[in-house]
Amino acid sequence: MKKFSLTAAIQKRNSINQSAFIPYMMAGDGGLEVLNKRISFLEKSGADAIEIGIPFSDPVADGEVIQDAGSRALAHGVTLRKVMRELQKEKHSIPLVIMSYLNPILSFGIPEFVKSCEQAAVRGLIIPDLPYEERELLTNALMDKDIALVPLISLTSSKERIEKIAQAAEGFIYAVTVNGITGIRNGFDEELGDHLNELKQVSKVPVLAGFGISTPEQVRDFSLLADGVIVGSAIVSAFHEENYEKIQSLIEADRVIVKS
Ligand SMILES: O=P(O)(O)OC[C@@H](O)[C@@H](O)c1c[nH]c2ccccc12
Repeated sequence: MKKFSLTAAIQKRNSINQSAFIPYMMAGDGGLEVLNKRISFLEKSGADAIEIGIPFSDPVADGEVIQDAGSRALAHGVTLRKVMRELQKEKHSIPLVIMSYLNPILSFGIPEFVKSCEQAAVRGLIIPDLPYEERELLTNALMDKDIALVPLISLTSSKERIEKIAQAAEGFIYAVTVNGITGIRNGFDEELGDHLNELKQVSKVPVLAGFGISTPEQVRDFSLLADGVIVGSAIVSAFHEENYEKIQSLIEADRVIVKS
């Protein structure tokens, strides 16, 4: 099985009995000129990898906070091509993961996009509207590359489907913790702990929890249940409000020692 830098970065954090933290940010929110600065800030604050969202006109999985950030980025004229060019300007030492809907990637051109990922330290891709059955659209171009195609597993996936997706998973499994779209939630399903445990049992790669995790308490709770947490809307709002302390407190909440 291929070994990805993205998996290694998460396992490095897990090897000291801590959960990994992957913040999500919308590229171009606040203007493209702050993109690399924000990445460096997250890196310095202890993020293990960074998920970078590409703004898109029809973001079906995104809740209000991320949709609004996407609209602001689009108003700045941000495109996938411009984001890739900006990322290439600076060397970042932690893996970057591009979260994009399929359409911008297709219009970029798959081989060209993969090449620009390699040049920009992009070590993973999350494409929410690329179903498992259509993965081959990308897997050929990604062969021999250190770019993991990270699958999402929803709460409603059947056991068979979970096993199939887990077998082919690269980088990590993105375990979606709620039904519906991204954004702040007050509560979670009581069976979530069991669900995450089952995923960990069938998966050869780390299992990270994301969707609706927005407070330090929720981060701490999920750091005990999963190999890592992904926080989107809360980070996007904090950047928008320039509340950098809030971002640091979310990452700090993840740094409890968990028994492996
Ligand atoms: O915002 P939340 O609820 O913290 O969830 C993370 C999420 O924002 C980020 O991973 C993401 C943004 N857009 C997506 C689309 C699909 C899957 C995941 C995402």
